[in-house]
Amino acid sequence: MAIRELKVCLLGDTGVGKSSIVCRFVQDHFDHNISPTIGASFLTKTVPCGNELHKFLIWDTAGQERDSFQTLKKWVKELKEHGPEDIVVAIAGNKTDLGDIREVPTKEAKDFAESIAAIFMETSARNAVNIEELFQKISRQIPPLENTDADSHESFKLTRQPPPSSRRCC
Ligand SMILES: Nc1nc2c(ncn2[C@@H]2O[C@H](COP(=O)(O)OP(=O)(O)OP(=O)(O)O)[C@@H](O)[C@H]2O)c(=O)[nH]1
Repeated sequence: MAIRELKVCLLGDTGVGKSSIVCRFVQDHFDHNISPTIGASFLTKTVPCGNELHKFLIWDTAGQERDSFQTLKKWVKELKEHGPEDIVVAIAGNKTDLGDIREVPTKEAKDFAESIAAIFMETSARNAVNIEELFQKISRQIPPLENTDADSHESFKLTRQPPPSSRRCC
């Protein structure tokens, strides 16, 4: 089974729950007293996806500001301008367990996600709601590997390398 490495970077303001989402996904654990991230942290998790295994290489960054929806828009602009063309963007509206005291209305976030063709999921790291599903959706948006000779496990011919030339430098 082919293994593909998917680089994931969590971006967002401080306290929105980035580390908690990763912790729930990788360790199925939630910590009420989780420490703020300093710099960035790195974790991995491998999950099956169709005929492939997807190894998520997850970079969890430290958030800074505290206006999460405006910051999200700034990040999306940066990613569109400087990110790779085939990037998959997913927006998580976290802390759904807090009900009405959440800051961003679902419709506003959903409309914004649709306008940039991003995945949108409302999650709760605390209650383990939609965390697996979020990463599964990302997995499914990754196009399958082309079935090239290198990917199929067919044999290939080793050819003898010509001897290195005896050219001298200078
Ligand atoms: N109620 C509730 N609290 C959450 C949830 N996710 C995270 N929290 C809490 O929110 C606080 C911040 O969570 P973090 O995961 O550290 O947030 P972060 O975005 O990684 O923050 P930085 O590392 O500062 O960028 C912690 O007290 C968490 O326990 C959630 O789904 N529901």
